[in-house]
Amino acid sequence: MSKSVNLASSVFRTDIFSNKCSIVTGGSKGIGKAIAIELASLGSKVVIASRNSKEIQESAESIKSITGNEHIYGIECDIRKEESVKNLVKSSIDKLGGINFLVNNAGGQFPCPVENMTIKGWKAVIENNLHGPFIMCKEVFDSYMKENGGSIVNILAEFKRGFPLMAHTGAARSGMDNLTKTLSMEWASYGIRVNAVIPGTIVHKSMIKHYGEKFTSVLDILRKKIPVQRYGTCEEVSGAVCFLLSDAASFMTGGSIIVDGGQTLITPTSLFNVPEHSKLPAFQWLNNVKSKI
Ligand SMILES: CCCCCCC/C=C/C(=O)SCCNC(=O)CCNC(=O)[C@H](O)C(C)(C)COP(=O)(O)OP(=O)(O)OC[C@H]1O[C@@H](n2cnc3c(N)ncnc32)[C@H](O)[C@@H]1OP(=O)(O)O
Ligand SMILES: NC(=O)C1=CN([C@@H]2O[C@H](COP(=O)(O)OP(=O)(O)OC[C@H]3O[C@@H](n4cnc5c(N)ncnc54)[C@H](OP(=O)(O)O)[C@@H]3O)[C@@H](O)[C@H]2O)C=CC1
Repeated sequence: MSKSVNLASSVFRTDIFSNKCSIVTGGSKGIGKAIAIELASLGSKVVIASRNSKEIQESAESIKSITGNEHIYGIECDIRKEESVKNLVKSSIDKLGGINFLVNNAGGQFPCPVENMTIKGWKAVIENNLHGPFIMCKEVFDSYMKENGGSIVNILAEFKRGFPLMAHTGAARSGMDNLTKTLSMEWASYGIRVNAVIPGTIVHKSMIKHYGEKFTSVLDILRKKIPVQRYGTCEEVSGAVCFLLSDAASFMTGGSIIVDGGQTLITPTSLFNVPEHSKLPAFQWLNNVKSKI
């Protein structure tokens, strides 16, 4: 890897993942792309996977050019489909030589109260955020990690107080939290650590496109209550993922890191309002890169 063209200035040492092979699901944009860029910039070979084949190829090319790492591959995959996951895992092992890290990032949902939710809509979101990551874990375990160990990070969303307007995703993420803990115990003796990252509100291009401008304006009301007084960046989630994957987290398994600027501490009954400030700006390590995430 040529260091001179690595435009991603991660806080981690640039060679920490130089002998590692990673899969990042949903690596075509947003948080997943940031994670793939940081892993690649730290030397890992990376497969990114998502449903849109053109987009995933373009993102792999963009990650190569940002990081100077040639070992980046885009593979079309729908994590909801077992055959597609089997193909992803097999192709990844063929291309990378193994799978040391799995980041279950692909996922998402649509806002909808339960009274209007169809069974098909419920199933789509449960499959995207619980069933899909489960089959990813199972397939990677069976095909590689059972023999070789590894590290898995599941990206969740805050779920602990229920999730009005997103019951499907709340239930799925709660299930993933439990699965993370179960797998950390069942798979510890295989040398596998399993942890989770729980992002708060991370506003970026495709997120705004998905929810629409109207929603983004509502978000501004919430922003003022968040202790850091802003939303998070994809890079800020990625840092926590890289930490959990790395040896710095060798004593962490079955755990989770909340990356939310303190958002989940806000309660309706709190009398405290955070004074307006801009003292906790975002850490962004892709400042010099034009079209990034
Ligand atoms: C409002 C507060 C928001 C705060 C945000 C806090 C936390 C979380 C943030 C994020 O996760 S940001 C990332 C957002 N990105 C995504 O969600 C992208 C991925 N999402 C999707 O791909 C979809 O939402 C999906 C439903 C999970 C999958 O979509 P897909 O098009 O593949 O589904 P189908 O299988 O075609 O649809 C099945 C079924 O689902 C229902 N449905 C789908 N979309 C909607 C919708 N927008 N509104 C209502 N219902 C929907 C519908 O019944 C579909 O069946 P058909 O009617 O199409 O037959
Ligand atoms: N942004 C936020 O505020 C928060 C996000 N999260 C979670 O973090 C993760 C990443 O979020 P974010 O980057 O914002 O989301 P984006 O919508 O920007 O990206 C989602 C990625 O997942 C892929 N994807 C979705 N469904 C599937 C599928 N069935 N199979 C394969 N790939 C799929 C998408 O590609 P394609 O559609 O082409 O398949 C895309 O690459 C998600 O799980 C999200 O729910 C959690 C809390 C907050």
